Amino acid sequence: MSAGQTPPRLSRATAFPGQATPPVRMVHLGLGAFHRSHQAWYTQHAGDAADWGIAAFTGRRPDAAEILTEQDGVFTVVERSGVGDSFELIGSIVEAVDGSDVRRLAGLVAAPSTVVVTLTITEAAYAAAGAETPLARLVTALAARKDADAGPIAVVSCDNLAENGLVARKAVQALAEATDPALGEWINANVSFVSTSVDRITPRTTPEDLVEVAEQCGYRDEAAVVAEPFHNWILSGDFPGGRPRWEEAGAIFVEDIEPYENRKLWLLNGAHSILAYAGLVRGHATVAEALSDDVCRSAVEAFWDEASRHLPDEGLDIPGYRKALLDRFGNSRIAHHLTQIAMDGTTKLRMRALPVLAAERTQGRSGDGAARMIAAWIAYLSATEDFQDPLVDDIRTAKAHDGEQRTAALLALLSPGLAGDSALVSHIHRQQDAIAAPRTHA
Ligand SMILES: NC(=O)c1ccc[n+]([C@@H]2O[C@H](COP(=O)([O-])OP(=O)(O)OC[C@H]3O[C@@H](n4cnc5c(N)ncnc54)[C@H](O)[C@@H]3O)[C@@H](O)[C@H]2O)c1
Ligand SMILES: O=P(O)(O)OC[C@@H](O)[C@@H](O)[C@H](O)[C@H](O)CO
Repeated sequence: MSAGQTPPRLSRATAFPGQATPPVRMVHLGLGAFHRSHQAWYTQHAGDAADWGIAAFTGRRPDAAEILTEQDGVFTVVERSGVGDSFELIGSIVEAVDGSDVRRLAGLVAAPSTVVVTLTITEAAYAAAGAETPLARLVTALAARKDADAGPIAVVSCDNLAENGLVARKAVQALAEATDPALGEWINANVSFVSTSVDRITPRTTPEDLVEVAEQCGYRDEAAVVAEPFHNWILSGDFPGGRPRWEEAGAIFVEDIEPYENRKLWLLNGAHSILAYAGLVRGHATVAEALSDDVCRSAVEAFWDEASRHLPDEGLDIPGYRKALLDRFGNSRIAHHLTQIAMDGTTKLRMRALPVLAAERTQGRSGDGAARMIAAWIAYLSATEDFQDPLVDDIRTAKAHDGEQRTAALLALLSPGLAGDSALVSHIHRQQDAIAAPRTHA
């Protein structure tokens, strides 16, 4: 290709010449960056990848489906380490569909050959109401499967939620029972809800990333994703209709997922929330930048010390995990923007800060580290009008107060009980000043 020439668009024929397209046996809801870097990557690396194609549906807009369809579902994972990038073509997504096409979703879920549904719909979407939500669409599709007598199926939540399989089950059951009690019974008997802990830092792709792929790979890929080299997938639950041999790609199947879930949600995602809120208040833009600020870093370490007390010692290697996290967060070649992590704080902090705060207080300690995460969130909300949250209206109402009253009103959105503890409210209120304090240099 000579300089100035536009490279050709990526296609399945050029990416995987002579290879058969895997048949659809999985459906995914929430065709975002993470699905591509994680479940699609694991499926391609499974021992029996040739047997497992994914039909992936977008959430709110058709764009990602349209872009992927133009390149036959094929895309590049850019694995970005601290020293360089490597590029891998992924072909496991064989159909990309606009999420509003519920007819196609129902048709695929009603096919006996489809036996797994995976979800990356964001934490907030599990509580969202309305016919346009991904879970309402899934219930419509499961009704079609029941009518077709297509047999049992597994639903696998891959969102950062504690007990995500259970949360998905409750939400789906409630929606089904509200429309048709018989469907609720069928789901109870035929749908297995699998819990997972998922991990691979995958920031939003930038236009510069797409230019780099074109330059380095010689093709145009509008759906490329950038991810760190690290990846982890821990699963617990049944797959009554079968599944890809993901264990051959490194996935781990366990009986009790809770310790792994808590380790990841508290240590990784909890630290991310601290870095996001404290970092933005202190003028940083990315995780790596925030981590290099002592105020943010010491807030993370204090929270980790508390959280680690409530994780089992055996088998989790907490010191090693913490050290690895510092390396992963410090990878400044991954521009993980704090604004992305800061979204939907009420949903996230209930899972990242509150369990550790409660566990510390039960044992007679202050829970200062967890309280600092909440203080950082309040400092962030106080400093901006530009935030996204499912409780946006309640947050705006709470923000109309001043001083400790504002702190109490915002805390009440996370936990009304805690907001009634005036000593805790004062403590969280005072912590906000320390978070905003100017950086001191040695
Ligand atoms: N990006 C990561 O590093 C990462 C890592 C582990 C887990 N996750 C999980 O995956 C989820 C998605 O992350 P992503 O990076 O792919 O995000 P993304 O923004 O690229 O994609 C999210 C997908 O969900 C849809 N969606 C978002 N909010 C929705 C709503 N309220 N209702 C319906 N659909 C909605 C979007 O349209 C999109 O299809 C996260 O919320 C998290 O739970 C992400
Ligand atoms: O994806 P969210 O919005 O739940 O949380 C933001 C980040 O903490 C998260 O995406 C992590 O990068 C990810 O969980 C790492 O595996």
